[in-house]
Amino acid sequence: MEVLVGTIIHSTWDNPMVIMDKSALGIQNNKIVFICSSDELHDVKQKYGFSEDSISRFDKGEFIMPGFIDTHIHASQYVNAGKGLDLPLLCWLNQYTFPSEARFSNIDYAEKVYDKVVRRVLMNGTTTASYFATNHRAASLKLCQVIARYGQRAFVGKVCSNQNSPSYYIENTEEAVAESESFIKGVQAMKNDLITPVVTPRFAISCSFQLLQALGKLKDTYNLPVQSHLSENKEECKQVKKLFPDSAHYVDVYRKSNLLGPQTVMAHAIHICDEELEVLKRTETGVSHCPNSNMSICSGLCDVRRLLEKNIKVGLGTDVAGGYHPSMLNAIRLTIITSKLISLDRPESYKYINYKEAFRMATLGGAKDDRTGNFQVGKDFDAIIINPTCPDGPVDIFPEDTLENRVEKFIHLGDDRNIKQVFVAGQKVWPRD
Ligand SMILES: O=c1[nH]c(=O)c2nc[nH]c2[nH]1
Ligand SMILES: [Zn+2]
Repeated sequence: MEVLVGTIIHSTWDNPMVIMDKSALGIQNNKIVFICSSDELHDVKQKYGFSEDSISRFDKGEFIMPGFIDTHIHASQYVNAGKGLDLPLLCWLNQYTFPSEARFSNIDYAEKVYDKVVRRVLMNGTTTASYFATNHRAASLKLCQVIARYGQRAFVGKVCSNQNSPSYYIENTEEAVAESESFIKGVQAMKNDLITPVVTPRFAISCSFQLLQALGKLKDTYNLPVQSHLSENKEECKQVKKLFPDSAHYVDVYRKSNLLGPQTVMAHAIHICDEELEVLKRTETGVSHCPNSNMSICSGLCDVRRLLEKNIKVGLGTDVAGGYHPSMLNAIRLTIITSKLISLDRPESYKYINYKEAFRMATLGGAKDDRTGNFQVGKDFDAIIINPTCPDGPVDIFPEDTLENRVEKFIHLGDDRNIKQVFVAGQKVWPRD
């Protein structure tokens, strides 16, 4: 048993931010076995039979919170993070993204890039990431090996595309399906409980209906999650309408392909009608909100409040490299700003997303299973320890700041310097020993 004593912060579905001062959290076999007030420590000590040696107390002012869950990030595009944001989606893909992803046919190159991105997001407190790799099976498996080396929890997809792609970066249908299946088997052979393969059609434009349907079958055969893009950009939506005239709308293309469901996460979902929203809700399909990307490549502002009011599950994504920032703190901040921008037109009636709600979206909201997202008893211990006042750090705390203010300041001003330790499934994964 390992017991942590100090300030504990997490979300529940009833309360977006629960702040528990002077509390204790017990971890055994990588799982949370109790969470209580430190006044009850004497009783739990007797109940579970642990000694004072098992207890670690955080330094004053520090707090512990669940690790971030990045529900949409292109590991392969990390090379481009922070550059090439001067074009809209379809031109951006052709000009910057496809040429860059094509380089992952070289496995040594892939390993170098993947090492950098996994390291970077881990030091920024991302304990779970849902990664897009590239079309290449071998490099996608290399990404899984790198993730395993760092001990991160991850969902990883070999990307599929068999149409409307450049000749140097395209697969045929059979190849896309066979390579996906082989990738899935390769990940499963790793027997790493923290890494799950994900069926990953790039988006409707770059996949034929035949390929989408084959991937829908693969999802059922292996009972796997699905990730893709949905209604990000108006020109993209127009093209989808042209390419799939028999579908009622964009969501219907994925529905007809058996790609929707409780294990599916669609990124963006900016330009969707009420009928599409209804289908997402009925199928329990989740949405990854990627505000940095939505603004950086001028795709639009996603009205997250509308999705939440429909009871659609919403997590946050950095969407590197359409989004330029690999930190989920940035995704939280831009979620709040996007929502405040939307509220400017109707300040009386629109309830913008506040920092506590955005915090929940970045943690519990993105949890695909019942193993992560908060500190509920029985879940895996995925957590970060925060020191808001680390030396030469980005946050200044004043005597009048309450505990809640300290958390609020970390959310708005903090960065990786404030993230003292990162744990995944009970193991310390950052800093590395
Ligand atoms: O933000 C995005 N990034 C991508 O790589 C991509 N591919 C299709 N649609 C996409 N959107
Ligand atoms: Zn994306």
